[in-house]
Amino acid sequence: MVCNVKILLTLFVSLADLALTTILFIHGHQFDKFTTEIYKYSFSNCFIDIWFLSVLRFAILFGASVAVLCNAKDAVPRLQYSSGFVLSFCGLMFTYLIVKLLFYSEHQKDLRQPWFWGLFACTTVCCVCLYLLWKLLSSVKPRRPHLSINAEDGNTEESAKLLSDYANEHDLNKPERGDYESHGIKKKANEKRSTVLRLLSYTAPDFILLIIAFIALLATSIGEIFLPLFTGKVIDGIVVNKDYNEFTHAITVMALISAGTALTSGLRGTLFMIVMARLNIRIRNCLYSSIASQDIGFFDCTKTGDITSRLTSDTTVMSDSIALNLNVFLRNSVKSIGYLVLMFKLSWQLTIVTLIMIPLVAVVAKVYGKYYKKLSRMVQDTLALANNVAEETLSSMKTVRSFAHEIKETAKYADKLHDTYLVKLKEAFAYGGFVVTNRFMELTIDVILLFYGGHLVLTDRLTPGNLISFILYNLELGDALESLEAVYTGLMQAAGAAEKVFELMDREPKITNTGRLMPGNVQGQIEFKNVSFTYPSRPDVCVLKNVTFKASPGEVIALVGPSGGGKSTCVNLIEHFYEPTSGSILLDNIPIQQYDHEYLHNKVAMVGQEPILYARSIRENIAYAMENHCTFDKVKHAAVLANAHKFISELKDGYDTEVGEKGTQISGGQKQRIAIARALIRDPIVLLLDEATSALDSESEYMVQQAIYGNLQNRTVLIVAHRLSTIEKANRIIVIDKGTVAEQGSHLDLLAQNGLYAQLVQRQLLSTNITQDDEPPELTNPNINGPITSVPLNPINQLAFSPDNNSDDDSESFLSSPGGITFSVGSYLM
Ligand SMILES: Nc1ncnc2c1ncn2[C@@H]1O[C@H](COP(=O)(O)OP(=O)(O)OP(=O)(O)O)[C@@H](O)[C@H]1O
Repeated sequence: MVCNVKILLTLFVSLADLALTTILFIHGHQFDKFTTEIYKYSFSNCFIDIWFLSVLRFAILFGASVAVLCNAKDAVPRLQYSSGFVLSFCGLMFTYLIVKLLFYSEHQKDLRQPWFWGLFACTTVCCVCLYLLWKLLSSVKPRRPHLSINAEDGNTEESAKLLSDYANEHDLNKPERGDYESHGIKKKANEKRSTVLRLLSYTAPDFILLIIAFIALLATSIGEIFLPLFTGKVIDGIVVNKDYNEFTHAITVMALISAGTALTSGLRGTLFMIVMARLNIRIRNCLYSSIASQDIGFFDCTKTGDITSRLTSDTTVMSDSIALNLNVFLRNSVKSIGYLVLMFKLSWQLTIVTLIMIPLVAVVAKVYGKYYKKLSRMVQDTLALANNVAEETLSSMKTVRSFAHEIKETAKYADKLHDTYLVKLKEAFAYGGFVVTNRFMELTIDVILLFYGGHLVLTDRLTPGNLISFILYNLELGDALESLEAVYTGLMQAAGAAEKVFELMDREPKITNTGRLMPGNVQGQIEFKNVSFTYPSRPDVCVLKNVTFKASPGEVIALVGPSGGGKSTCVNLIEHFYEPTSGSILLDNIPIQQYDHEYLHNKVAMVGQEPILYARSIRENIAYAMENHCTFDKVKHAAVLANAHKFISELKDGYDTEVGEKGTQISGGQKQRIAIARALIRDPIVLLLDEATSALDSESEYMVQQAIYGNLQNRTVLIVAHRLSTIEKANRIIVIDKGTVAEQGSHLDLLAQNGLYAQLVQRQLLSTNITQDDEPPELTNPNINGPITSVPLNPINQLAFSPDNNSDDDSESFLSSPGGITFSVGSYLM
């Protein structure tokens, strides 16, 4: 039905076009001469060619309609494919019409003939209609065959199958290729438009500033519009009229206009710069707040380089481009309109000649803008990759140096920059091609203008001053249009950067901290109930499988097990960095999601494996996130508890010592103690220590542990550790292996069970003995699966930490057994 309406409309309009052109042609008394005109054709005087053009339009649309009617499925994609040609054809037809009009005006002195302007207007409108109708026909959807499914026939299923088969066979269930293309283009165009509009909406708070800037802009533009006109008047005053008063008057007006526009353009520039700066700050703040609220999974999957690139270069491109281009667009639009009005007033014929070139310029700008946007996005992407490489290397310079990898890292960076260079090279060539085409078009217009303008002056239809004014206007119009083209490209650049920024800004965090619960009293009972979990960055690997355990208030629980088993993951889940895929984590029998974000993190404190310090003083690091309600005494007390006070006091600046970026100016053990103080200062009810003391020497560790255990009565402590001294003190040990709770119980219970825990301990002892004696140990069954009776319990117990039996070796990763055996703690239970 819709298809028929479109075809009928096309046929009707094309017929109307033919009929109207024929009537106007006959009305112009051309009919009498019809036969003779064909033989004695004169371009400037005969309109038979315009009539033939209407026949051609009719033929094109009629042919297309018939093709769509007969076989829409084949015809429609062809129509879509050739719509560019039709547009070019319409442009050519219009150009031909303009040239014809100019030639006719040369021949016919009196142009006040309604039929002539009617024919001119009708042909112009029909040129536009040709393209629109072509697009209309291109949007026709092929019809499906009429297969009825009639339940009464008793063969519904059969008919349905037939329908489905037919649809599959003829690809009717899938959208047509053209559908995809036009849908994609429309979607992109809409997205582009809405991105720019959304970007503009961020300037709303500066509405008043923008209005004042716009008034200043309007005043500047209007003033500048009149300058070429008065230049022409000065020349006419000097050369044609030779009138002293006339040319001094013109010069005075020009000087006043120039002074006024100088002032207003200064005001305009200042205001737009202010709007630009405010917009930039506004966008950065919005983006930063969105990034800061993202879930930890997002940071696992996104490179820091990409985020900083969005936050720095993309936001700058966005705000600078939009403010600058808004300014340029408004200024040049006002100027272009003003120039065109005055140009028409000076000489309509010359103006029409100028206008013929505008569609050409627009097409070139459109093609170039599209390509340039693609390239600028590629440049930004390749730059982000290079930034990632640089950032990764610079943030781990010690590792790079320890592997003597500087040259290779530099080469890698250069490699990435080379990719950027290649894209920039393409950009440069594209720009070059555009400049050549543009200049060529400008030159052509100039030559035609001078030739035709000279002709008008020589035939007394234009004064020399007006010709000069016109040429100046034409140059100014060229500049204004060029700036408008640049606006388009600039806006596309801003839209490209904005799309990426908005994408990040609009990202909804997978975990939202919407909990509001803030009970006055928390006991600190932690419970894992059938918790299963996969990391968002690796959704196909199940890291925890049905993990269930409970930590009662006041209990110290040690999480042990082979590396990669999932111990730190448990800690991360209690911290609500991620949400379990299934099951729940409860604090005092209430899911942790229900607690207020700030409240939860005050009650549950964590010290990580590699604690991060900020480039601030030690005091500020300890008081992190507590600045408003934290006295120096509290900071000191926390430092004493964490066994950090002594070393801090020995530093020249004490608590005001700057720790450097990520705490690089202090040792690993000192860093850990400051991090422990940072956790203890908030007096948490649950303390999570994820290998938090691994970098401490044995004595420091002992003292920190004393502080923790001595001061955290009735507090729950979950400790991930490899050192036996740490593990052994726990009330309960939970062995996590391959994401499941393999065993749990006290140290001795687990040894007695002779399971994984005992095996891990036994394996360690075995390797220790071999290291010491180079002889097989005295074990009845050295096999790791051997009975627990084969492991002498005594030595293990003797390994339990005691400050007295420690060697003086305070290396962070070694312990000494009573027999002087040294073994790696890092691999102790692995
Ligand atoms: N952010 C992450 N994204 C994806 N996978 C991760 C992430 N963090 C850890 N994993 C994976 O999850 C599994 C468990 O890691 P987890 O850090 O919990 O182990 P662990 O028992 O604490 O090990 P270790 O004793 O070596 O610290 C490992 O296979 C690890 O590769």
